[in-house]
Amino acid sequence: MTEALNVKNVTIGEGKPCICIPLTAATKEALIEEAGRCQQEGAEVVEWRADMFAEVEDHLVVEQVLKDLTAVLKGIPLIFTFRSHQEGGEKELSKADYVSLNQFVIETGLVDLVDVELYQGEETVHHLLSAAHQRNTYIIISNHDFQKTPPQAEIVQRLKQADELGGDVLKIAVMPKEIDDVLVLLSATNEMQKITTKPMITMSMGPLGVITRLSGQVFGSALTFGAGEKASAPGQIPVGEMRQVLDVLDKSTGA
Ligand SMILES: O=C1C[C@@](O)(C(=O)O)C[C@@H](O)[C@@H]1O
Repeated sequence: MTEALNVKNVTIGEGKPCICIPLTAATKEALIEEAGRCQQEGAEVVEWRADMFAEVEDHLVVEQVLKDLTAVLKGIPLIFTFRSHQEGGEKELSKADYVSLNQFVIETGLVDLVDVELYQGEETVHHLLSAAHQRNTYIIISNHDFQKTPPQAEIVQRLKQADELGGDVLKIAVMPKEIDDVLVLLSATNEMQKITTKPMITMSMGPLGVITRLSGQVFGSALTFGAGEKASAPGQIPVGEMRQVLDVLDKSTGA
């Protein structure tokens, strides 16, 4: 049984998966416009993919953007994500800069959840978890494999590790080469949902994996990323289409 997280007026981990739109713009002006459209598109959660932002290394600019975003988002929960190059992101920071950026963002108190990569290492994860929990901010511990789908036991192991480290939300995204890989991801999610009480976010990327972005209510994924302006990963579909399928599944399965 999942213990749902209440973030502002949104519940993550109960019933229908929440729809999250990633903000992918490179400039402040374009980001604010993009965030304004998320309101109209009906995003329940918004993720700022800060590795796609040109001035991400300037903390004061980041703080100003966060202030503007929270004003435009009017209460929609915000996830801050710096996705590093080795996990499919657009930029790379040294470990020290990764920690200092995320810590700075946590300390602004302007974000609701921060994505921390499992493979940044235990010390980094513990450090950011403790900073976040002092400020009522949740941590998503994430892992990405853009090349392949690891075996089911390995996926479960990584999610368990994220759970044991104390993550509030456990996330994994993997790439399928064939349909069997999609089943591996779904099966791992289903196995893990019997073990953990934490909300999970899992997906198989690319066209083959689209089903996993729609079926979270059945297999145990609490949030799904829909394309807003631009997809932030392969396989994301437009939010309007996503919502229709999630509604049908919710009505017919009542899961
Ligand atoms: O980790 C994820 C999941 C994701 O990679 C996806 O496949 O939808 C998209 C990213 O923006 C997000 O940070």
